[in-house]
Order: sequence, then structure tokens, then C-alpha cells
Amino acid sequence: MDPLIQVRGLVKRYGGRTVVKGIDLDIRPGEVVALIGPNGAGKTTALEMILGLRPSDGGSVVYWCDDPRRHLGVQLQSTPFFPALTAAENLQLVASFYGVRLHRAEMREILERCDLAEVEGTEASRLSGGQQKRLAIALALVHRPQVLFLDEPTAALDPRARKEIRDLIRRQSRSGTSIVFTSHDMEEVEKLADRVILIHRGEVRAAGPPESLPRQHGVEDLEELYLELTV
Ligand SMILES: Nc1ncnc2c1ncn2[C@@H]1O[C@H](COP(=O)(O)OP(=O)(O)OP(=O)(O)O)[C@@H](O)[C@H]1O
Repeated sequence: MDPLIQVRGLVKRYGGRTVVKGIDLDIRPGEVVALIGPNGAGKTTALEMILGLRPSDGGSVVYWCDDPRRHLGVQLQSTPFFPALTAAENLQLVASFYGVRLHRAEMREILERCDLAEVEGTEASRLSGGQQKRLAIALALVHRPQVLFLDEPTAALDPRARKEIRDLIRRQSRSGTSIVFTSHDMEEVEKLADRVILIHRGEVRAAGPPESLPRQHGVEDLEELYLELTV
């Protein structure tokens, strides 16, 4: 199957320092891809260049369609919502930014998929950390994107909240959306990802399915692989 997004030779420099050093990667229809690597490896920078949110200093990103922004959903690490508006109002407002009219039934469906139906009338600032993350993901879904980017969607959440986000990612993936996420939790990556891309010091050091990638490198599991390749 042809990739939806083809990244070739992506480069980013800050001052004299090259932080992304010629990354190649493909995002294929329906797959869940995990970007892993140490703090400062260049994951967020690479994601933001792929999304057109940061200019690159080299390389190319080719999308499957002419107007990718209409088909990409994005949850970055910062909080994207309006704290004084309710969950439902946030959804309506963000939908209007995309020029989408969100009918009541569609809104209920997104809220239910994100396990937020019970708090639709609650102000965003009063939601729990896990609910806020799910709202951030819900906001990334209002225009029914074909590819969803999630930057550390489960960071700083308790085990139940993390599980709820993982379930949401699985549900979304089953509905056919390609998902790219970053995570520092190797167990989570093993559970969720069809393919893992390990980035270290701005370069792809390993890429493949989490079941077979460790064996290819002669180690037991993803955590060992990570420790071995990020020295
Ligand atoms: N605006 C900027 N100006 C200068 N350097 C930057 C800027 N943004 C990022 N960097 C540097 O680029 C490198 C890659 O950062 P990036 O945020 O992409 O890493 P990351 O892999 O996403 O890390 P983390 O897992 O901690 O989120 C880091 O060394 C960071 O300090």
C-alpha cells in the first residue's frame, strides 16, 4: 500500500547544531506508528516539521493529498483548549476553525468515543488530567482526520487514565485512522504500535514491528533495544 506521508532526508538546525539529521520515514494507511527515543532526540521537532508547524532546513515531506492540513489531526504537548469553555463548546469552536458544522449526533459520537459524554457540560479547566488529554484528542478528531499525531498522549497520567487513552487510540485505529504517537513507555509502545521508529541524536537508529525488532538486533525486548541503541 502506498504511504500517506513520505518523509525523506529531513533536517533541522538550530544555530550551528543539527538536531534532526536526515530522517526518512513513511506513514502507511491504517497503521499505528510509535516514535521513541531519549529526551531531546528530535522527535517533536521531526513531528512538527512533518506537520508544517516548523520550517525544515532540508529534505522533503510528500503527502497523499493536496490539502493535508484538512486531513491531519494533531495533539501536541501543550494544552490546546479554551479553559473557560465546556468540553462540548470547545469541540464546537474547534470544529468551526476547520469550517466543519458539528451536528449534535456527531458531537455525541466523538464525546462517547473519547469517554467524555458525562462531562460534556464541564468547563475544560475543571476536567481531570486524563479527561483533558482525551479532550485534546477529541479536538484533534472533529474534522475526521485520516492521520492523527499524538505527542506523548499518556505522559504524566495515572495507570487507569493511561489505559483509557490507549483504548481510545485502539478504537480510533480500528476506525481506519493512521496514528503516529510519541512515548517513553516501552510497554505501552509494545501494546499499541504496529511499527516503532527509534530516534537518537536526530537519526533513525532502528525501525520495525515491536514483536520482531528486538530479535533483529539480538536483544530480548524493546526496552533492552532502547537502552542498547541510545547510549
Ligand atoms: N526552538 C528551539 N531552539 C533551539 N533548540 C531547540 C528548539 N527546539 C528544540 N530544540 C532542541 O532540539 C533538540 C530536539 O528537541 P525535541 O523537542 O525535538 O526532542 P524530543 O525528542 O521531542 O524530546 P522529548 O522526549 O524531551 O520531548 C533538543 O536538543 C532541543 O533542545
